[in-house]
Amino acid sequence: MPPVSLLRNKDDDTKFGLDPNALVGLKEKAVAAKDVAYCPYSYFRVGCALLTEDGTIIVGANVECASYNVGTCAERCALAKAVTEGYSKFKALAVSTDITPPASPCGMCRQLIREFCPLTMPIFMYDKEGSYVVKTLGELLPMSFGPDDLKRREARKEL
Ligand SMILES: O=c1ccn([C@H]2C[C@H](O)[C@@H](CO)O2)c(=O)[nH]1
Ligand SMILES: [Zn+2]
Repeated sequence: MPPVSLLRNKDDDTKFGLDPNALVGLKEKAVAAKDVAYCPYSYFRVGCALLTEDGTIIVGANVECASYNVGTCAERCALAKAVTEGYSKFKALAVSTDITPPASPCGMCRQLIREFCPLTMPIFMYDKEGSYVVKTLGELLPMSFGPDDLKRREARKEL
């Protein structure tokens, strides 16, 4: 496995049309959000930061539970906060963990991100040194099912 820095393309910073300062802020907030993770069972801290269309950044962290299945990931925490605070358009998501190579959002999170974000949206995954790998949502969740598919229901005509 090559070092993470080699997995990253030279033009990644600009190719998504993001303001470089916004990206720095997004990374810092994702890294800092790890401090508020509640993870007494896994000791695996995850921080997430979501960049909304108006430039606001909403953060989340993983919240675990003694009944293990009940815990939630940082990404779903951030999304639930953002959506319930009235945000519905997102430009980027950053996730930070203390491992190298970086962790990527789990399957459940990818599906919830799919609910609210475009397939072209970049997902930046930061490792313990602060290097990142970036993939679009469409790359992380190919041939996905989403809200538009329900609009194609034939049965809907009969409702
Ligand atoms: O992308 C990920 C992967 C894992 N976790 C959390 C869930 C659990 O609390 C801990 C270990 O799986 O990390 C996240 O928050 N996001
Ligand atoms: Zn997850």
